[in-house]
Amino acid sequence: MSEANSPVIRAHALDLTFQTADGPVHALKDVNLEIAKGEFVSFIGPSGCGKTTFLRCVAGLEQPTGGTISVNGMTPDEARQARAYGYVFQAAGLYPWRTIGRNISLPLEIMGYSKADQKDRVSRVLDLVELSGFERKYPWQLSGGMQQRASIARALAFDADILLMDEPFGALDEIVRDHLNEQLLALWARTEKTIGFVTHSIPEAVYLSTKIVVMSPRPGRITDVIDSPLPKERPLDIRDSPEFIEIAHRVRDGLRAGHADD
Ligand SMILES: Nc1ncnc2c1ncn2[C@@H]1O[C@H](COP(=O)(O)OP(=O)(O)OP(=O)(O)O)[C@@H](O)[C@H]1O
Repeated sequence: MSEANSPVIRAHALDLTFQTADGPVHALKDVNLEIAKGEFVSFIGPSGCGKTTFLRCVAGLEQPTGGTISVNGMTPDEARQARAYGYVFQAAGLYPWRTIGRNISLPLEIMGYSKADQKDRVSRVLDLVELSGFERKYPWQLSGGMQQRASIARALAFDADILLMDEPFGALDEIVRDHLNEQLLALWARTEKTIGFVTHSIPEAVYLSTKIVVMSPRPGRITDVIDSPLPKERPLDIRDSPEFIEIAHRVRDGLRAGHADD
């Protein structure tokens, strides 16, 4: 396989058991997954099935207890040091006393980027998330959806190839979420990033993804991987198409099958 086609993220027989006061928790069991460059991969499954844990393994924030995982051909730890990814959390997590611009530049300041470089990067990523002109506003002056876009901008500031997003729109109402989903697809098309996206929403997973990973709990494992046949161009009303509904059914079936052996 050529370098260009080799997977950006490769997990093989990945296992993770947390030792807790109540005994071991088998958070991930025999997870095998390959994610190619430029894919948009959603992870869907009930609470506790290991979606966040998997993303944190990719990010080098959790140590697997078995199996292997590589990111850009490196260990997750090396990839983190090489700033291979940006991470977006469920809550925007912006500092209220800093302007939007200075929230986005904070990681760059910490890493010692020059003032000029910080300024360029902040203005480029604000443009990418359609927040140009809001640089000097404070987080509380922005709506919830705009704050979440600002946190995406912050994750993009290092220009990493991989964007890891843990239920970034979970707390937002449906209309705002639809709009952000459209904007995220446009951003993905423009930047050609590889995206790993955790969600509880079947329509969101189907609308956004080129690949949908269905997971189930106790122990956390993959029950289905669906390669989406939907075109890259996706107007919101694609959700009414037979193809879309068929994939949504398959995801739902996968989720049900995962529950059947509870
Ligand atoms: N640091 C930890 N120590 C002990 N147990 C943990 C830790 N992190 C996660 N777990 C457990 O591992 C399992 C998987 O958790 P994880 O957060 O990955 O699930 P999830 O699918 O992301 O859930 P949710 O949708 O609720 O965010 C759960 O049973 C959780 O309680």
